[in-house]
Amino acid sequence: MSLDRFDRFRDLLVHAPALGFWLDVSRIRFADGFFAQMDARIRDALRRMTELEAGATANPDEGRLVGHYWLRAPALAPKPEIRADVERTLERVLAFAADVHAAHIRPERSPRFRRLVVVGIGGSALGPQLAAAALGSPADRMIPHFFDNTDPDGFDRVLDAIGDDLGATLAVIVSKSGGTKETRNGMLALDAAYRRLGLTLGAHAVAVTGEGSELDKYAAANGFLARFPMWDWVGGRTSELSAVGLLPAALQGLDVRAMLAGAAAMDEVTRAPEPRQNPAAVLALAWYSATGGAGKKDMVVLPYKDRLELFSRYLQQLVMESLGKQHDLDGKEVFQGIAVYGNKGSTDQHAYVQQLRDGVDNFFTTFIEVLRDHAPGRRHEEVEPGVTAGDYLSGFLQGTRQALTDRGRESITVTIEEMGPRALGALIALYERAVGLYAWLVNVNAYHQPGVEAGKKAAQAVITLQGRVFQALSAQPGRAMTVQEIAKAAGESDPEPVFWILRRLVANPERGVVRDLPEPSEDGAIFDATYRLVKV
Ligand SMILES: O=P(O)(O)OC[C@H]1O[C@](O)(CO)[C@@H](O)[C@@H]1O
Repeated sequence: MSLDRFDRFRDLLVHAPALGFWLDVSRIRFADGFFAQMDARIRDALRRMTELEAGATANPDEGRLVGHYWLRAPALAPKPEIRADVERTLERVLAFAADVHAAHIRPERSPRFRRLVVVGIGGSALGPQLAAAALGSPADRMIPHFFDNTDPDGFDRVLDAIGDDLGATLAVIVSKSGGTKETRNGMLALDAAYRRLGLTLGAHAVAVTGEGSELDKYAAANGFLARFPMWDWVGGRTSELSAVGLLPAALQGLDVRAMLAGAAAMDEVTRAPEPRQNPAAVLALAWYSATGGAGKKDMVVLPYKDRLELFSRYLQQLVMESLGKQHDLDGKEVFQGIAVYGNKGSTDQHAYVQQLRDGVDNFFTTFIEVLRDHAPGRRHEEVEPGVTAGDYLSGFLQGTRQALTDRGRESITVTIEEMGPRALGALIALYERAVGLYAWLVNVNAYHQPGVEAGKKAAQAVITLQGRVFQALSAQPGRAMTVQEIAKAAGESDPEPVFWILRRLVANPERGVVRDLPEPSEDGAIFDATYRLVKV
C-alpha cells in the first residue's frame, strides 16, 4: 500500500530544479482515466494561453489584451510600444526608488523619506502587502504601511503608527481605474494629515494609475512627485509585477529584478506543452478533479511559513474574482468559482484544522512548504536534543497532510527551496497561469469582474440617500421625526436603509443627529424613536 503510494507520488510529482520547486498532487483522488479524459481540454487551454501571450484579445467583454506575462518578459510583448513601455517603466521605478533612497528626491521639510504608505485596495494593495510581508527585513530602506480600506479608524491606526514621521513619509497612491472611492478617501485622509502639519500631499506623493484617470489628473494638478502608468492590458489582480507592486517593493528596498526573474522562470516552466510536465496545468487539473469543475470544494491554503501568511488573501482575489462567474463564455448560467481561505500552518492547526479532519468534507488543502528554515547564518537552536523548531514546523506539515489523507481529505503540496524574491515571483506566476488555465477548463472569462459593480452602485445610492436624510432633518430644525417620517421626507419608500443610516449617525455624536427614545424605553421602542438634528 505505502509502496503504491510512493510510486504514485513519484509518478505525479512535478519538479522544476532550476526553480527549486516541486508540485505534489498525489493526494488528490483523480478518477481512473482522468488525465486521458481531460487531455484535449487542457491542451486546448494551453493553446489558448499561447495565443493570449502572443496578443490575442482574451477579454471579450472589454476587448482588451491580457498581458501580465509581458511584464517579466517584455521581449514577448506583441507590440514594440508595449515592450518599450514595460522596459521604460521598470527603469523609471528603479531610478525613482534610488533617488528617494539617496535623498535626491526628498520631502518638503524632512531630510529624507523613511516610510511609505501605499494607498490602494484589491489588486492595488494585496500584492504589495504580500511582498512587503514576505520579503521585508531589518535591512529595508523604507518602512511600508498600507491604507487598504475606507475605515477612518484604520487610517488613524496607521497614522498613529507613523506618528511624528509623517513628514518623512511618501504616499504611493495606487489605482488602475483612478476612481476607486476607498482609495480616494485614503488619499484625502493623508492629504488632511499632511495639511495638519502644514505640509502638502503633492510634495510627498506619487501615483500609479491609468493614463488620463481621475487620479492621474489629480496627481498632475497637485504636483505629485511622479506618476507611473498602469496599462489596460494588466488586470488589477495580476498587477503585482507592474509598477503597482514593483514601486512599493523597490522603495522598501526589495530585489524587484529577482521577483521578475522568478516569475519569468516560472512562466518558462509553465509554458511546457506536455500537460503532465507543466505545473500550472497539473495544478489546474488537480483543482478540476477536486472541485468537480464546479466549485464543489473550497481551496484551503496553508503555507507553513509566517512570511506567506498573506498569500491566501492574495489568492482569494486572484482565484475568486477570476473564477467566480455567473455565466460562462457561451452565456450559460453556471455560477462558477472556487472559494479560498487559509492563513498559515502550523497556527491554523489550532483553529480550524479540527473541522478539516473531522468535519464536513467540502475542501481540499494546499500545503506550501519552504525547505530552508531561515536565513543563512541564523542559529538552528535545539528545542529538544537534536530537534529544532523548524523540524517541528516540517513535522506538523507532514503530520497534518497525513492526518487529512487518513480521513480521505484531499491535498496538494507546493514546495519551494527558500523564501525570497525569486520564489515569490515564481509563486505568483504559477497561480496566475493556473487560474487562467482553469478558467478555460470551465469555460469562464477569468479577466473581468462584472459582479463587483453592483455593490459599488448600491453604496453610492446609500451615500446619496444619507444626503437626503440630512436635508430632511435640517429642513425642519429641531423637529423630532420618526424613521418613517424622515424616509418620506427624503423621498425614500423603504424606511430600512434610513434606519441603518440614522443608527450609525447617532453612534457618532459629532455628526449632530440625536435620537430620543419614548419612555419607558423597552425592547422594540427603538422603532418608535424620533430623530432630530442638533448643532455640534
Ligand atoms: O486599482 P483600482 O482601479 O482602484 O481597483 C481596485 C480593485 O477593485 C476591483 O476593480 C474590484 O472592486 C479589483 O478588480 C481591483 O483590483
